[in-house]
Amino acid sequence: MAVFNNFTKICWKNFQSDQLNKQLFYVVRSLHKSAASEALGISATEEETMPNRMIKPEEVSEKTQIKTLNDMPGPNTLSNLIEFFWKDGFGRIHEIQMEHRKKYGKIFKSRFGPQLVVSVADRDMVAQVLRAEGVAPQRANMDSWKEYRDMRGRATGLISAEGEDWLKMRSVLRQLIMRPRDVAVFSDDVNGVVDDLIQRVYSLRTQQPDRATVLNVNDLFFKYAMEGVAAILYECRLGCLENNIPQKTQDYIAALNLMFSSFKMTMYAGAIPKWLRPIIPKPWEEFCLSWDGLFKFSIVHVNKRLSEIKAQLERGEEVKGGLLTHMLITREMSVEEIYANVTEMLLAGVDTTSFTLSWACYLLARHPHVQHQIHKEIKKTLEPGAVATAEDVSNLPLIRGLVKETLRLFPVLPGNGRITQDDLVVGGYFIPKGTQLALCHYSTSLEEENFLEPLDFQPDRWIRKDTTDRVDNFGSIPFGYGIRSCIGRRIAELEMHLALIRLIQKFHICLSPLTADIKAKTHGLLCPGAPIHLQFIDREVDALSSP
Ligand code: HEM
Repeated sequence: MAVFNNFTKICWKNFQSDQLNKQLFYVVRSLHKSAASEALGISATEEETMPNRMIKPEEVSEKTQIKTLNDMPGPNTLSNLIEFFWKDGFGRIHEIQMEHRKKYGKIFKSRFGPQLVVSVADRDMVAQVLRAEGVAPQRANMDSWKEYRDMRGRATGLISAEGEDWLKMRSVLRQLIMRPRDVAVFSDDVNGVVDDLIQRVYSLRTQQPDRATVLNVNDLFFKYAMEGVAAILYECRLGCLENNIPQKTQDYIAALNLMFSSFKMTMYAGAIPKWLRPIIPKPWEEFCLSWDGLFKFSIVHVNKRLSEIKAQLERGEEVKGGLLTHMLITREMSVEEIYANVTEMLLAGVDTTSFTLSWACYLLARHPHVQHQIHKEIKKTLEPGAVATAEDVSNLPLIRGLVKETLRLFPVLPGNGRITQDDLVVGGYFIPKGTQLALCHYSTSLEEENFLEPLDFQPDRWIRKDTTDRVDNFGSIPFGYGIRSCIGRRIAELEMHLALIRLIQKFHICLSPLTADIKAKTHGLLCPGAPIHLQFIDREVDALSSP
């Protein structure tokens, strides 16, 4: 199990001490800029050269024509209702984004009943909005999440918290998992899960007549991602990749599936007014049921580790451990906050990673020449049969390019939200404080002006030719940007890089005749619209049999 160097020996007194970290509200403001650069993996110099400083309304001269929201184009409520409820727009949010961008331009408004959303579908405007964020940006209205937590007496985690609560937790977690070198300590844990993934591929292949096909690879990657992220968050293995999955894990998977399969329900759970719940009870009931299942699972695992630590300390033993141990011992967050954070991180970390892995393998299968290039790079860099670690990934730019390019073509979060905390002028429009913004990442990722031949799969477009070369950043920011960006980015990347390296080392990944052209659909996240079936053919065997 990975060990954090600075807390290998901790006394019981320290363990019982109260929250240490109450002054971070101020500190984080100064960390804000570097956190933003860090999240994008860019240097300070690059960040400074990025375009578009935020313009405040008072800075705009009287001569400048500032338009109001009334002047902004966009579909009306009726056409939105038809699009979403009649034509199942919830499954095509990414396509609607592109259509609206074409029809209404780079910034447009949509009305959903009383709610107004301003969509920003331009790289520079997205940069402008995100670079001007304050210390605690707000992503979206999380009232339904908060209501559930209040009802059950639970805390909020990073996704659902706002303001000072969020800032305090973010500051704690940021120091533990935001930098690549922080998560490098998890290499061995993740590699243990990759071993099981490979064994599972062997086992699944034998169940098919061609002895090569794995049906619905997303099911496999879902289990891999869950096992991987839980190994880091709970410091234990769940057995997701075993033939017989333990009952508790199965229950958790069911709760997670309920959360996503009832995505529309959960949208409605937030949208349906409380007074309508007695008449339409199902969305809210399912919403609560899935959260109950998710929390229950986390509480069991956190409590198990807590008891182990207590027992070790009472026996006077040294306590060693990873992320959870650190959180439980330092108590920078309360135990309730720890429950909430591991629950929300697991929720955020499974489908995102598994869809990206499924798309990456699908794209590799469709582009054998790219797969060949990446395999060549791996062979050149690693000894035959070597197991790659986090350190090796820095010498494998094409593997990093593969993940970036996959997320450009299929950003799991095709759009992201912000509620403006100041009055802004964006694209010539005055946008009052408190407006809901939708940042259209899917559309900017596929814009010709941001990426040449945008529909082509070219992992090498992400390789810098020299130190002065800069690959565009804000056109594709699949993990978000800035202080509220994805906290699990480095964990996700580690899991994806190590799995993909090993899969490419071991197998030729090929399309199965059962797989047609797979289109994306939106189901909360951007996911494959149909199951992806792939063949995993041994490279060694293949090499022996080839002339
Ligand atoms: C391919 C994998 C992933 C992608 C593409 C992804 C993407 C994102 C995006 C776009 C956001 C919103 C950022 C913003 O609003 O600016 C986000 C937030 C978040 N992600 Fe991820 N994510 C991934 C994996 C993970 C993993 C593995 C974890 C946990 C281990 C995780 C935990 C979170 C959390 C807790 C937040 C909320 C952060 C906050 O509000 O402070 N994500 N993610």
